[in-house]
Amino acid sequence: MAKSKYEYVKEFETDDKMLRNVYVLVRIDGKGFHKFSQTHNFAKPNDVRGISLMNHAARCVMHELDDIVIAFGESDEYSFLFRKSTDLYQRRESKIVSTVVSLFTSAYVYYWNDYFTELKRPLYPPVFDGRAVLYPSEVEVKDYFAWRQADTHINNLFNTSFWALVEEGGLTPKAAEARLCGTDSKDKNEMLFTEFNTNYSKLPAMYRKGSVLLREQIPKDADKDAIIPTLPETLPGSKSAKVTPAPDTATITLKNGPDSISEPVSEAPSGQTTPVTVVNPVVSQDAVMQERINNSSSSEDKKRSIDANEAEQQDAEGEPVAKKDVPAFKRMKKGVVIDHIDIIGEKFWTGRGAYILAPEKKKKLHS
Ligand SMILES: Nc1nc2c(ncn2[C@@H]2O[C@H](COP(=O)(O)OP(=O)(O)OP(=O)(O)O)[C@@H](O)[C@H]2O)c(=O)[nH]1
Ligand SMILES: [Mg+2]
Repeated sequence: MAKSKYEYVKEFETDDKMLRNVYVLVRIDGKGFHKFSQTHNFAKPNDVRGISLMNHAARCVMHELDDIVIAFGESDEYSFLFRKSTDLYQRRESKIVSTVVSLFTSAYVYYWNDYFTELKRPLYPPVFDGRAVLYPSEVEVKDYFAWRQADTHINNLFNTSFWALVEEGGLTPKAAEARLCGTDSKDKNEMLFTEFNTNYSKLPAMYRKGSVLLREQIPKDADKDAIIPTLPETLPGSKSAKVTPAPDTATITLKNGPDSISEPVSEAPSGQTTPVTVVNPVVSQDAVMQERINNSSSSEDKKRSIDANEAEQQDAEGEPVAKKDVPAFKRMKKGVVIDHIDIIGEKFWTGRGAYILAPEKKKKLHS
């Protein structure tokens, strides 16, 4: 077929295929979310609706792109790691990054009202940017996620302390900043405990550790849409949800709180194992979140009551309420599961995260 005389312009396109046999990491970040969160009255320092919406958008990305093996989110950012041998879009950087950013952003807007129920849609379109980074080995991949989770911890401890000083302590933002200047983690923990009766380690793990999305075994008979909601009417916990957790599931999870799905072993009292949740964790967590939103008058009240509840329950109980057997392996298939666990250190990478960096079968390159 004859070429049109205009077709030569295609030659101007550049090849942006990324190097083979290295890990592709895509990180997205909200543009101007300092302002966006203020405009939309996000609770300070953490808005459970905002975080849950971010998590939901990230799940949609993982649902669409099978080659993502783990995602980690905090504040207005999310990181997605692709398997080393991914051949998605022939590893073309702009195709991969733009697809992730576009899907994440559209999902954020699409599901907005399921979380911010009082506002039909955002007051203006949120923007996310994205970048791809290549990491040559497992060492850098582990350090990357350690870096992001350490950042979560540092920021959250600072923000929790800062807003306690401002909102409860009556300090001006400037005075609060001056008060925290030169303090380390221990000082901030101490201040929160003695002056604001807050045990930082008992605050929800979702705030302290961020959110981790993993591909894990889930019960085979679980409804696919219940695990990865794709339609608003199947969104777990949404006001229009068709999927509701079984009564015993709801009770188990409500007793434990949204972050109890699997607290890290390192934080459990000695000799105590991590609670194993056999029910669909995404369903349970969203249902809990939604119920709490519905039951609270304002987002600040809601946050405080969640925190208080969780601290109370952990104090009173001291050990996980729900312990169930893991269902037989043959009845399982893989799905995306959300958790708020430690990903700094070998324990994660040799345990639940072992599949992420496991060697893959070498594939012949196309000639
Ligand atoms: N109140 C509140 N603010 C949040 C929450 N999550 C994110 N933010 C805001 O979002 C900001 C994210 O940090 P950055 O990405 O550095 O700030 P940014 O304004 O988005 O700046 P750019 O990314 O450079 O465009 C935080 O500093 C907070 O102001 C939340 O749950 N509650
Ligand atoms: Mg940002």
